[in-house]
Amino acid sequence: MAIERVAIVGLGLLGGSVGLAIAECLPGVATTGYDADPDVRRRAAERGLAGTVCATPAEAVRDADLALFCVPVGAMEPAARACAEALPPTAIVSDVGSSKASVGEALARALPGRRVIPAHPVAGTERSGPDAGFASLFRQRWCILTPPADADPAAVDALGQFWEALGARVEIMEAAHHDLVLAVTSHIPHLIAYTIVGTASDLEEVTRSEVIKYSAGGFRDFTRIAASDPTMWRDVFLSNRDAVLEMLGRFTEDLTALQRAIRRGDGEALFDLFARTREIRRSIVEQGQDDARPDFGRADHASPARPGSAR
Ligand SMILES: NC(=O)c1ccc[n+]([C@@H]2O[C@H](COP(=O)([O-])OP(=O)(O)OC[C@H]3O[C@@H](n4cnc5c(N)ncnc54)[C@H](O)[C@@H]3O)[C@@H](O)[C@H]2O)c1
Ligand SMILES: O=C(O)C(=O)C[C@]1(C(=O)O)C=C[C@@H](O)C=C1
Repeated sequence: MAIERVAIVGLGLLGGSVGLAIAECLPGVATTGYDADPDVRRRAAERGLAGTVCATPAEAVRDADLALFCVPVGAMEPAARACAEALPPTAIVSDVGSSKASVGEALARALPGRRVIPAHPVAGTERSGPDAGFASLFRQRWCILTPPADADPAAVDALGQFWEALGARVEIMEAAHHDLVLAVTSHIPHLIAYTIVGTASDLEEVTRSEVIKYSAGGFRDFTRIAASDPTMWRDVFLSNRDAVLEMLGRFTEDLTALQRAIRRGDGEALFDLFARTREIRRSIVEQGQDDARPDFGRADHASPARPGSAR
């Protein structure tokens, strides 16, 4: 089945990047877009994030082969409900949400009997809003599809091919497994960044200016992650609660073991762990999984030359 008309609901970082990537990689595919925020719709039209930016969700999805929900995970259900009547019954329904089990359930509740195939492009930045999107966001990044067991294989293939055309590498996984894996690789790292930056800013005697002045290294990297959108991340932690709590329990045990090693002066335990983690970083780089975005990991992220800007 061919995907020729894509409706993008939510025109922030992810929705805008999908629209720009389609224009660049699939010029024959028509895009419509809708966002609940009128200012976002105006800016999306100015930037050409979708071929047609619509005033209502119904207008956006009316002729869609693929309706792609690019809203915070807590807004998936209301956003999908608003499209229910107008959406053609044969359209593929998908999303880009960072957690998958609860989003799959939300979309199925809002659009019963539809071809729901949840997906997660594991690609993003700390920025958000209609100015943040860029066409190359998905290039060489994974996109994980979590089709339900009874999904139509032709629809799964079509969605996989769509993401490959935007430059992504596609993997299929069960939603619960996705949520556990992403809890470790994405959600808990964000929680740690929010915590360390919050802790530093709470230390009154280490003044804020000193925190900023000496944050050239590790702390600076944490502040980038901790600048990520509060609405998006609140929703991720609430929607992936069980997996995050399970992994957080493991993490806390490991942190306690490290605390004990430091207290006991057990240099060997510290060295062994740090040597092991260095190898993990090396294998990520060797497998070409390091960040492929042009100015990530090299130039200053705050550089105005970077695509998109903070909202
Ligand atoms: N930011 C990342 O790094 C990243 C990466 C991968 C996946 N995601 C996922 O992508 C989704 C979107 O994130 P983003 O970073 O693009 O956020 P964003 O804040 O840049 O964009 C979200 C947009 O959705 C709109 N919106 C909210 N509720 C809506 C509704 N009911 N109907 C229509 N529009 C609505 C908002 O006005 C906003 O413009 C989230 O589910 C997030 O988990 C984010
Ligand atoms: O690179 C970043 O800034 C990101 O946070 C991107 C990141 C991640 O944790 O890898 C964030 C959330 C997603 O759902 C996918 C990607």
